[in-house]
Amino acid sequence: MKYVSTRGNAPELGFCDAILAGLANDGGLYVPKIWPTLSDEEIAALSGKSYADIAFAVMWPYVEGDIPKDIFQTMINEAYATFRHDAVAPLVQTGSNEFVLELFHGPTLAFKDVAMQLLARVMDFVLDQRGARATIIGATSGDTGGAAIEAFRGRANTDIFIMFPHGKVSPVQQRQMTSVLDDNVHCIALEGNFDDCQGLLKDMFAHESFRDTVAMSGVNSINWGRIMAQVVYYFSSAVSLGAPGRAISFTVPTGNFGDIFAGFVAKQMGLPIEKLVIATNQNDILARTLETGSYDVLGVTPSVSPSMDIQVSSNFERLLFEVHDRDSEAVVRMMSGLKQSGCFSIADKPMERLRQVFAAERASEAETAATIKSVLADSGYLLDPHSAVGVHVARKIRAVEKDAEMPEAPMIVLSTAHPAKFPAAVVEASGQYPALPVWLSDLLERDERLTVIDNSLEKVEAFILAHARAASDKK
Ligand SMILES: Cc1ncc(COP(=O)(O)O)c(C=O)c1O
Ligand SMILES: N[C@@H](CCOP(=O)(O)O)C(=O)O
Repeated sequence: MKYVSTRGNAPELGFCDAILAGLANDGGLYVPKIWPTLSDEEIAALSGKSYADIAFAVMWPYVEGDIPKDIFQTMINEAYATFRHDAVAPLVQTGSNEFVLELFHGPTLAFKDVAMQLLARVMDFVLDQRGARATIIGATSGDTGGAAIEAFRGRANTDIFIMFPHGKVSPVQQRQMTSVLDDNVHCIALEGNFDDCQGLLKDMFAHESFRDTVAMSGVNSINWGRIMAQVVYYFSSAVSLGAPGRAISFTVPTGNFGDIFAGFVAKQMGLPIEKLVIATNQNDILARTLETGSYDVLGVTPSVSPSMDIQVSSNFERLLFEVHDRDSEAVVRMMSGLKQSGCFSIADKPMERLRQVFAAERASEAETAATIKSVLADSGYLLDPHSAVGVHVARKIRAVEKDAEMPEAPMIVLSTAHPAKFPAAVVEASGQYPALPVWLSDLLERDERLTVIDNSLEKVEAFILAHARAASDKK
């Protein structure tokens, strides 16, 4: 498989190079040159298979030719052996035709582990083969950072630097990053918000001499490897509810648009998905865009679902590329508008395509809390605030569909984090304290290491240059 940039001005790469690059050097995001498809028979044959086997069947077309088959299968087996549930991503019923897909059974209790555990193994393999070292730089609103650090800690070929917004992640999220004291791990508490962290990350990718000196790579969902691994659970869950024989809808708590874009990929690959519902918190740029056709960045308001406190959703660019028939010039125009004036408009035709597949709604802070409370009361099930945003939105959308007498597909809500990651919000909403699992119970007492840095490209780059082994190799 070859990979092309959404901005059309970067070299086509094979799988391993696209993974190591992270972001394309024209500022675009890599996508496969074509979407591989699975026939109905192939999808039906996934039923009853283990998560690891489904993962192999779904991902192999993207990897074939770049990594030997047996090695890729081993990486998958090892990655999902780190999960503490046999099903890896089990489904739990929370209402009539409503299911929650638990994606938080990995080492850091967030859905990010699903992709990160595999990506770290893929990167290690590629770097080993090339006798090379890389510096991974990431931006996090809380969960990506912890999952990336856990997956890359102690690895000989990589140093990892994670920027998180100082004071704006939950205490559990912060300790999951800052209590990892391996020499190759560096946590930067940035004086800014998540969009500032992600903005600096993109600026570093665009700064050629810095990028080359540190052999920069990225593991945010700008990296195709993240999306690819997240496609798998759309298949595993849909098949267990009767796909391809019946269509399934998904609601996805959305921030950077990576998780829901993986659903779009699953649909492109042939999975019968009725609707993909974007669920946002009060930072509702994506819901507004679906309503108005105008992507308009406003300030970020902190919420009880902090990992979704995002305005610039990096993976939306991948979707724009698709709904504009892969017209990279149109993408470049929209992204320049975004950079210059914080907004761009989407023309009627691509907007219509987008609305055929996606719906969107938001949950206020009060609605999120009320959902945590009512789901606990009705089903005895404790949601984290991000997943509660998803359940609230799913119910809102289904009520509208019911009023319009539309046929009802089973609805799967992606549950993206364990409630114990956000105890303050959960206990306030429900009165029930979500305890951390025993193996993490001392987390908040563990020693921390972090460096607070101003929101300054110069200062962050200087810190990374001083600590990255790839940079000192070149001196
Ligand atoms: C718990 C949680 N839910 C939802 C999201 C949103 O996912 P995405 O950024 O892929 O849209 C995130 C962060 O990305 C998260 O950490
Ligand atoms: N919510 C995310 C933000 C970064 O998203 P990513 O999927 O692009 O890595 C987080 O938890 O950091």
